[in-house]
Amino acid sequence: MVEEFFDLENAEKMKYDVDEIGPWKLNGYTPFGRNKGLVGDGKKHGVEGYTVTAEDFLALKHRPSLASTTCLTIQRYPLLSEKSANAGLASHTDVGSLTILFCGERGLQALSPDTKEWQYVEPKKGCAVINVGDSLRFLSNKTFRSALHRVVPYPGMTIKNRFSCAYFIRPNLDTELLDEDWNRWKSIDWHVRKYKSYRSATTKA
Ligand SMILES: O=C(O)CCC(=O)C(=O)O
Ligand SMILES: [Fe+2]
Repeated sequence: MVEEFFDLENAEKMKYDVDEIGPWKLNGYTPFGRNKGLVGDGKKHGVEGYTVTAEDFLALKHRPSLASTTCLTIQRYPLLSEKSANAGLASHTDVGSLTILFCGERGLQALSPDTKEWQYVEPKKGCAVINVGDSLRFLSNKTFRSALHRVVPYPGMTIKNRFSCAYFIRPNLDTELLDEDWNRWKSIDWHVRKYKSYRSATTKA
């Protein structure tokens, strides 16, 4: 979709001119050379862009001033080893919209949508893993998919005290979500239902 837009004729793109359609230059198309002042030597910028405001569809469902289940969690895996039973975290998709996941140790795997095989996501120094969750899958009508992921031992390695830190960005509580079977959910009800199923093995109904 992005390439299709930028491949359009100039005249077509200029219908969305950022200086014409939105206030404060926060909405629309910025053509090559529009911000000449930044270069200063008469050269044109070799870049064009399209901007959407923080008031767009998704932002309106994630207002920091409204209640949500957005939270930060730190988790400890005392021992990840091929020899230990129950090590790690079972496969799941995250409930919310985006998860920003920090972890310096190995063990995270994602199911590849292409090969349908589990692949290790190697940690990179100074980098976070960004996971798409169910809510963004629903809100984007599956343009974004939520990856199945899990934590398992790494072959030939014993990892003691694997810490991870996850910031779960989730929609406001009353955001309406439409699942793939066309059921309507309030975001909070989807959250409660999912956690009930996570906990069902350990809690009384
Ligand atoms: O510990 C990790 O690397 C993953 C944690 C996770 O997927 C989760 O808490 O939802
Ligand atoms: Fe997760």
